[in-house]
Order: sequence, then structure tokens, then C-alpha cells
Amino acid sequence: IVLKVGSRGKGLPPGPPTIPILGNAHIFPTEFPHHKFTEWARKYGGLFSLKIGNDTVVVLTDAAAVKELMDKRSSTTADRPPSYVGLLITDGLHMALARFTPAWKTERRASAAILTPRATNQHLPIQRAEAIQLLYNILHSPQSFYTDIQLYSTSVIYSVLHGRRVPQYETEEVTGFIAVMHEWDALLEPGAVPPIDAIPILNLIPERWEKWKRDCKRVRDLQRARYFGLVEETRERMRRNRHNGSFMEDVLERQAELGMDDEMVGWFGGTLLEGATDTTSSYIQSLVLALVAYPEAQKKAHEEIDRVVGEHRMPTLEDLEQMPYVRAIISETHRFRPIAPLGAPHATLATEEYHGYIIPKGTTIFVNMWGIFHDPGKFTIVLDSVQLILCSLALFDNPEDFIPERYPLSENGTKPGVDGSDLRPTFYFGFGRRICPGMYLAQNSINLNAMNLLWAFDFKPDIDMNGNTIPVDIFAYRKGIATAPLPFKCRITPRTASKARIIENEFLETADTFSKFEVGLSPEDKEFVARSREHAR
Ligand code: HEM
Repeated sequence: IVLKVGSRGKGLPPGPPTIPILGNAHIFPTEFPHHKFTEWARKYGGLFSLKIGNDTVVVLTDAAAVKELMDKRSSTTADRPPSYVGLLITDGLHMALARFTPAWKTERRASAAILTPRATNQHLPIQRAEAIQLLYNILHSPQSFYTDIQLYSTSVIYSVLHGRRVPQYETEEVTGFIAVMHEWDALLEPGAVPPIDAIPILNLIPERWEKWKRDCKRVRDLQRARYFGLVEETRERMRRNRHNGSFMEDVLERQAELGMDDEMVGWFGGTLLEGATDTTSSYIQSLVLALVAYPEAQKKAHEEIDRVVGEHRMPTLEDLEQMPYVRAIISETHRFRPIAPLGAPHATLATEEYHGYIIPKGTTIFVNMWGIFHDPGKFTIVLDSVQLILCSLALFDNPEDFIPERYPLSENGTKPGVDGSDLRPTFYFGFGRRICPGMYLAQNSINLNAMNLLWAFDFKPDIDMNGNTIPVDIFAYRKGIATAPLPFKCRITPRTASKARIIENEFLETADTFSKFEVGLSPEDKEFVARSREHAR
């Protein structure tokens, strides 16, 4: 019986050879697992399995299987694998980690009512104002573009959720929040804590010998203080009739109708805050990285945006309709560097069968987005005659390159002749009932910032003291379920003096939009806001 633990049972999809008891645990990748999973997918197929002790993991690197199992059969694949750390820190109330529980369903319902395309459009003015703030910050201190992008995504979601913006990166609301969130991410990394979900007996080790348990407690206390404090601040403002149309006001007004107690409201707000920040900033940072690394694509986008928008005004969301190349750049950034290369793990609520394979109840499923979108069989393209000659008239395998030209050729960027209909443009936002509830809000942020940044700036590699170019490293990414480029340097300059002037003027006009969100600021932040407006005048 012991020897059977860890073995791949009959009917499971194939996978790497197992050893007794551990199964594949000894070879489970702990860093950038999407690379190893992609290698295994090429060897074992679009549906392969791993055994971790008695637990089963299935990895999907086949878009048709994803469509069928994750979207169409979502009623049985919408669970999450158990997370002891998640339970310890958030009592199972973190929407992104929660199992398929009544609490998750309640939070999901609450987000669906408020994060629809129509509802998110109400938040466009603050997104637009923060996007102008980002341009202004980059214009004046281009070297801190990386943290200014993080400031953008944090401030937008603070305003949307709690009606209270954060005006500078250095403020505790940004740096403290990001530090704790990264500590929390580290605790969720495979291997960071003993495998209590698979071997519950390990939980009997007393807390004084388990640093990770003390870390969980500290993270829990810090997160509760922030998230619950923010809800209390919003509640207090509502008591004083100082409503400003924020998302949490709506939740608090409908709290009883939504069936949410105070604990749930606190963690709900916290989950949305976490879900919105690193993801949006990671996307924009990857976009900048790609523009620096691929000047030809940047040049074409500049030409298009100049043709459609011109010199004398900033782009608006409506302009995007007329900019197929900029739209292609937006899609290609998702494909080139998906922010969650393995999505977020789902788990099965019942046994499923697919193409003769058995996927038992309780299986963890990863969608290998990296492997799907970096498949040379699907994403090889030929650009033009010059490249054809360079490649000796052969198709070259280039999913690793940033080539927006894929998109005008097919909706999902697959090479001509390959059926990409199992993919969809929102694939990067997840699947079935678990699809990202912040998708529309995120898309507005992405579209606004992609257009603004391309309209306003030239992005070039940094140069050293001797004037030599320092190329960016397009592979230097942070570990974790949600990745981001590591901080990098580049030169960002305004494309024309008149565009710089427009940014200055538009920045002054944001004061009106910002005023209702500049509540509860610390004295330092208030002074910072007053100083930067004065300086702009
Ligand atoms: C570029 C931006 C973003 C990307 C690429 C992204 C992507 C994703 C992905 C892949 C998932 C996992 C879905 C699944 O399990 O199948 C997810 C879940 C989630 N996202 Fe996003 N997201 C983004 C922005 C946002 C924003 C702005 C918010 C909040 C307003 C948000 C809140 C969440 C939440 C709460 C979940 C968990 C949903 C659940 O488990 O039911 N995300 N996101």
C-alpha cells in the first residue's frame, strides 16, 4: 500500500515517472514552474499529470482542453486547492484563495454587481486622472518610472474602492502595503512552508519552532489593520455624509442585502486591493520593457498614434478603435509576458473525464498560459520579405519575440493556417466562474496607459558613461504566481515639446477630479500635493 502512494493511478494523463511516496514531489519545480511545465508538455502532451504524494496535479497546455474543462465545465473546475496558509491568514475569506464555499459565492456576487463594464466606466475619470499623473511624474523624473507605475495601480484601486487616493510612492499606503503583500506572496510560494495540506500531521509541530507560523500571524495582523481600517474610514466618512461614490460605499450600503458580515467586507476589500495592484503595474512595466527592447514596434505605434491623435490633444479610449497596431501591441504584451504564466490553480469538485483520461475529484489544475502562448507550432510568424530571406525562406519559430504583427493576421495572434478559435482575447484573465472580476477595470487601465505612454514618450535603452547602449534583459522577471519584470533602467523622453506642455496643462486640470479623493491624507501627503500643484503652475 505504501508503495502505491505517489504512483500514477490508471487512467490519469501521462507525466514524468514517479517514485514511491513522493510521486513527482522531488522534481516539482520551485522557481518559474511554467518553464519546466512547458518542457514536460512538449514531451507528455497538452494534458499531463504529476503526483505529489497522493495528490494529483493536471497541467493543461492545450487550448481546446482549457476551453472544455475550465470554461464549459466550470461548475466542476471552479474550486481552489486547499491552502493552509490562506486559511491561517484570512480565515478562508480571501476571494482569490477561497475554496468553492458560500463565502466565496457571496464575495463573487458582490463583485459581479459592481465590477460590470458599465459600473467600471464610472471609475474612468479617476483612472484617467491617475494616468495623467503618471505621465506627469515620468516627465519630471523619468528614472523612477518603475515605482511610478506601481503608484498608479495602487492609487487607482484605493480611490475606486475607498474613495481615497495615494499621491506619492513614498507614502506608507504604497510602500507598506506592497511590502506586506510581497511577504504574503512569499508565504504562498511552493516550498515556503511545510506541505501541511498534503501531510496534515506536520501541523502538530508547536508554533514556537515554526517561524513561518509566526510570519503568518504577523502578516495577518498587518493586513487586517490596513484592510479593516480602510473600511472603517469609509464607514466613518459615510456617517458624516461625505460620500464620494466609491465601490466600498456601495458594498457597505448593501451589506445586509449582499449577506456580508464585517469580517467578509474587510477581506473582500483587501482581496480586491491586492488583486488590482501588482497585476496592473506588472502589465504596464512589461509593456515598457517590450517597447525598449523592440524599437521597430514602438516606431510603428508612434506613427499610428500620431496619425490618429496628433500633436494637440491627448488620446481618449474612443481613439483605440482606430488604432489596430496599438491594439496589437496591447495583445502582444499579454501574450509575450502573461502576468500569471500558470494562471491561478483551480481544483475539481467532481471527477471529470476528458478524451479518455480521468481527472479525479480534488485534482489541482494549472492552465499553462506560458506554454500555450509560446508554442512555436501556433505562434510562429513570418514578417516580411526581408526576414524571409534572412531565414532562408523558412518559417522561423519566434513565439519568444515581441511581434504585434501577429494580431492583424488573426484575432488571437496564431500563425496563418492555425485554428486559434479555442483561445479568446480575455484568456489572460482566467477561466469560468473564477475569471478575474477586475477584468474590465484592468482593461481600462491598460488601454488608457498604453495609448498615453506611446503618445507621449520615446522609450530607449539606457547608456553607460561611455555612451554605449545597455540592453534591457527581457527575461529578468520576479518569481511567484504573478510575475513582473525586475526593476530595470531605460531612457524616457517626451516626444515633442508641445506634448510635454499638454501633459503639464492636463495635470493642472486633474486637480478637480482628484479633489474629492484627496481625503484622509497624512500631513506629508497633503504638503506634497500642494507643492506639486504649485510647482506645475
Ligand atoms: C492586468 C490586470 C489583471 C490581470 C492580468 C488579472 C488576471 C487574473 C487571473 C489570471 C486570475 C485568476 C483567474 C482564475 O482563477 O481562473 C485573476 C483573479 C482575480 N483577480 Fe485579476 N487580474 C488583473 C487585474 C485585477 C484587478 C484590477 C482586480 C480588482 C479590481 C482583480 C481582482 C481579482 C480577484 C479578486 C481574483 C480572484 C477571483 C476568484 O478567485 O474568484 N484583478 N486575475
